Amino acid sequence: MEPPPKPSSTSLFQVYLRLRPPPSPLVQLTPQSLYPLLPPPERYLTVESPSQESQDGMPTHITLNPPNDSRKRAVEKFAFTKVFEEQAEQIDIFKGTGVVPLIEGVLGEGRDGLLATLGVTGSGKSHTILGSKSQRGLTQLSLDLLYRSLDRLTLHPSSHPLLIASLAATDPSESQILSASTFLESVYGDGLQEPIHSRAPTPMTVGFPSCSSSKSLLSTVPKSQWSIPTLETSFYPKDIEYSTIRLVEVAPAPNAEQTTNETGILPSQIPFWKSPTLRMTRKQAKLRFGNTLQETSYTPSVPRRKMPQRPSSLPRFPDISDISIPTASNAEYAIVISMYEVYNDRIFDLLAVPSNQKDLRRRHLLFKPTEASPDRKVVAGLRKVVCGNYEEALMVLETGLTERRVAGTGSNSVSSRSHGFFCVEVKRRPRGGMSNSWTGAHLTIVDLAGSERARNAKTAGATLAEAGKINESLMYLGQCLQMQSDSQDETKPALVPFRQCKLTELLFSNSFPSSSHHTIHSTHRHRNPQKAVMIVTADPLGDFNATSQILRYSALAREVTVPRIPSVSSTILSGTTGRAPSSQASPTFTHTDEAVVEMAFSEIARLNEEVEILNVRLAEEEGRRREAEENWQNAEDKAEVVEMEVREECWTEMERRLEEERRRWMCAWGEEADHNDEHLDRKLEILSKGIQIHEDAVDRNAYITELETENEALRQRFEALEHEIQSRSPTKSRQKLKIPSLALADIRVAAGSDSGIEALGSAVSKLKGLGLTDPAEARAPEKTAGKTAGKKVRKLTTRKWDLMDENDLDAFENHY
Ligand SMILES: Nc1ncnc2c1ncn2[C@@H]1O[C@H](COP(=O)(O)OP(=O)(O)OP(=O)(O)O)[C@@H](O)[C@H]1O
Repeated sequence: MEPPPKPSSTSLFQVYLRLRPPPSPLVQLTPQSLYPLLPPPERYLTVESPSQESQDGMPTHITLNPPNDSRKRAVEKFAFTKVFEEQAEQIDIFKGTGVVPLIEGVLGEGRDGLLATLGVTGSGKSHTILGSKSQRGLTQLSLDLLYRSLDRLTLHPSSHPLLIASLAATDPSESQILSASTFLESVYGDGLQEPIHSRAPTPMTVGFPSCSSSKSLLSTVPKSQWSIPTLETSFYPKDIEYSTIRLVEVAPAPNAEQTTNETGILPSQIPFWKSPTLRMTRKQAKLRFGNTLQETSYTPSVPRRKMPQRPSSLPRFPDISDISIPTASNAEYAIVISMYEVYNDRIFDLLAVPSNQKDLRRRHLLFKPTEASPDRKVVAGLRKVVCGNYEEALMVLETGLTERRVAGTGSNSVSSRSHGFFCVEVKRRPRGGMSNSWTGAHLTIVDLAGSERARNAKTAGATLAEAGKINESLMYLGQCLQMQSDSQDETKPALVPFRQCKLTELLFSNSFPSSSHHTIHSTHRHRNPQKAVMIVTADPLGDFNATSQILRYSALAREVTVPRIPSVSSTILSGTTGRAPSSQASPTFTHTDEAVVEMAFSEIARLNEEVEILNVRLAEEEGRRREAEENWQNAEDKAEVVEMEVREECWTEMERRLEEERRRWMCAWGEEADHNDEHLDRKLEILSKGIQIHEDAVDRNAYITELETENEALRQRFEALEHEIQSRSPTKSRQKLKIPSLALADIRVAAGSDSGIEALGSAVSKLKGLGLTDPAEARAPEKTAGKTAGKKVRKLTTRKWDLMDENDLDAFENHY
């Protein structure tokens, strides 16, 4: 196979391959360490011996041998600018890849540089770019080299008060520029600083006091609550007093550090910024550390968001003090740092740390040309931090990294779920000048999220959706890289479909400024096309399919050897080219055939990936459907039971009410009947009384009249008798006269009273008993009694009984 093509002016990337060493069984659990009887993993990747032409005697080619399964797949050979084998250290990568020339371009030519890592999840991208606890990554090394090279030419905002304003005046990206001290103060500080309102806040979190202004913190935090193990000052320059504080629980669980997680990685192996233990809510912090967090004595030191605990020490290795880049001494520089992530195809600011609870919502930013930058798209509205020295830049980097999204998957316990962008703008102006004539270039370092197969990563729900977006954006990136590598003709501009997603737009739009921009803004300064280095990471013992897919579209050149038994690719090839594949030989195809096969492979791989994701989604959906059906069934059963219960309850209630009503009605009916009876009785009584009265009234009057008449007759008779007696013996007649007067009085009283008739009867009897005959004698006592009746006495005509004989009169008297 031919050596890899030399990078041309139209090349997007120099592509390096770094192979990841196998995980140490002491550090990471593998299936083999768990199950020793399992066969050792097959190494499907072979590094070819370096060719004569290779630079530095480094290998440039690898061969991918498909595993011995039922499928017959092609053996593929890939070419890269260089291949770094497992034993390569961080410093080898830094020195051996084109990172140093990239920084030279940024400092010298004002050419933008792009450094990115690409690979399957867990293959070591973040390790390469950001390092680990003991080793610095390419980002830290690049920053170190930048600051070392610029040395005293770097302007610090504290010694140049107008620096921020001057940079802000010329910044084209509508960003908010602040000094590192202000930024760090706002994040870790005492809150006395004016709150910084960002246009793109990230979720608010709560954490521990771990601030750069550690002096105040040291004096205020109760030692019983926090321990401050190390003040790592030796690492930092003397003039800047940095102290890092590690806040730990007073009594940590023994060996807590050494407890392996789900994927078998020891926490000590996880870089501090990825450590999940760093994340703690305010509530949890309060529970763990008590109310002292709120004490007024050190309230200002409590940060307003969840912050990572600062590492007790930052790695110092590898040392690059032997490398330096010459810089123009007649210029002065300002280094401006910004960080953002592309998550689900949207851009989010990683330095927009929210200052209060209201800012929990993340707002995404736009990648667009602005008024001040019509020829160049920029991420508008970012927060940018001016860092006067390396330590400040590191602090800002760490702060931004804690905001980045990571999640545990089946493939990597701390897997990046977004594409992270770390931008260093090196601004230059003539030395001593107070003008705003800043020029410069950008160095962008990108830690791409890893492609992953849903089956291996065992992702689900939101993480699976993230994986879908990650894979999609990486597929577009792959297409761009493939188009670029296919078009090696320098005369023809490559048609790179970089506008398909945010990631490729961010990576390539400034490599291919649009023609409209050229014509409309031709007066603008011509920019050198950016220079880019891509480090592809691969695990030779990892997932074959995912790795081969990444290698296919990232390699600078590829050679495919078709196996004897016709494979899918050969079938496609035969269909496309009209040539039947030879079953006897393993031909090496022409460039056109190869391209067709590559495209076919790539498409098949993409479709396979899609099918896999869809299968997982389908399985999830089916699970959800089953669950929903079960829930539905349960709900129906429950509804039935409830319905029965309600029915029974209603029935009982109805019966109770009916009975109650019946009783009430019966009661009312009884009462009504009683009332009616009573009413009837009273009516009858009244009626009977009325009849009696009526009869009485008739009878009594008649009777009284009759009695009066009789009385009159008797009186007359009595007078007659009296008269007769007087004529015989006056003394005796007087005696006799008194008794009839009493009898008459009785008659009158009786006639006036209610008991009337009987009394009258008895009075008449009395009179009869007296044997009165003279009516003249009866009149005298009436007068003596003073009764008005006497006055009304009329002279009655003689009645029949006056003419009666003795017997008839007796009969009359008996009758009454
Ligand atoms: N060259 C290496 N040397 C030692 N350890 C390594 C190396 N590369 C990777 N690792 C280890 O492998 C694990 C996974 O690496 P890392 O997190 O960098 O993968 P990644 O490609 O960034 O994954 P993702 O895309 O999921 O974020 C880490 O524990 C890391 O320390």
